Amino acid sequence: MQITFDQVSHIYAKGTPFERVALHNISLTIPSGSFVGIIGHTGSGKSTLIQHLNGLLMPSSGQITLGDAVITPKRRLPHAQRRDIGLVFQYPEHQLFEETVAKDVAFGPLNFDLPTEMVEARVKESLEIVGLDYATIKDRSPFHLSGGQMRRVALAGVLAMQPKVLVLDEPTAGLDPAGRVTILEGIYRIHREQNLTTLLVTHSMEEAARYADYLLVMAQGQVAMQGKPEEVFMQVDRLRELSLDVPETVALVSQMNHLLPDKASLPSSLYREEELIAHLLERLSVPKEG
Ligand SMILES: Nc1ncnc2c1ncn2[C@@H]1O[C@H](COP(=O)(O)OP(=O)(O)OP(=O)(O)O)[C@@H](O)[C@H]1O
Repeated sequence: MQITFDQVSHIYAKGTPFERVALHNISLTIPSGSFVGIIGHTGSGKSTLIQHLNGLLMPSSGQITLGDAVITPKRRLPHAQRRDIGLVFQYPEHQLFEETVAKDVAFGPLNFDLPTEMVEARVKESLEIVGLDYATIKDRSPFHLSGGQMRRVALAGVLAMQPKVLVLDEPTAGLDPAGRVTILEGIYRIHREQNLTTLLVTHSMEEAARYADYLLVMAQGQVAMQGKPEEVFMQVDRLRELSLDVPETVALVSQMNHLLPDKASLPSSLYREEELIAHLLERLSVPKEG
């Protein structure tokens, strides 16, 4: 589903002493099927931006187009279309509330009046997508699971709605490295298999480099940079001005290019670890394993 922001601003607590312009005249287009990484310093407006996508926040001015639906300061996203947008909040496990995992995952689809047999099939499928075994976990209390498992149950609850757009606000925050990989690899697989449009807010440049095909860099309520990852990561100085790091691979390529003669320099498109290794092996004429 294509998403367009047209001169969108958002002002919190307008007309009060606490007024705060969190988004300022944002215009952007996210083509259907993209995996967009949204990065930016704390307070730059990332969460505010994505909360406009499922009607949690309304624009103060401008308009947002989600497929055929248009959201304006006066027009909300119609209820029927809200289920197309799956929003996974920061620490989504805080919203688990049912007595069993199966009931929790089923809550959204039941709320949209889907027939019970269909809901059951969706619950099973969604739990399996996030790597949890339906039979062993369905009757357990979500509150007796590990942090990583709770997070996966919460994500399954969103997937059970079969959204067309998946919006994730730091889905791996607070998880250990193995938990991060499980969640993100699962998300990436569903993104490709179901041809979703995915927006991932992350503080991790490594995650952005690994999964996103397009990046939005937010700063002070505006889109400060945007483009393909290699285009954004090439601008190391600009990113540092915005107090953002670059992925380790980009830093390494940049350091090596300072040391290598011009004619041997490495292309800046090598921002993913595997691609850098493959490139170096090829230069060294070492055959790849496997
Ligand atoms: N409910 C609110 N009321 C008033 N101001 C708010 C509210 N929510 C956010 N803000 C302000 O709006 C600005 C943008 O906040 P937002 O949460 O969108 O940033 P963010 O980039 O998502 O930050 P983080 O990375 O810390 O989650 C900040 O200055 C923040 O203080």
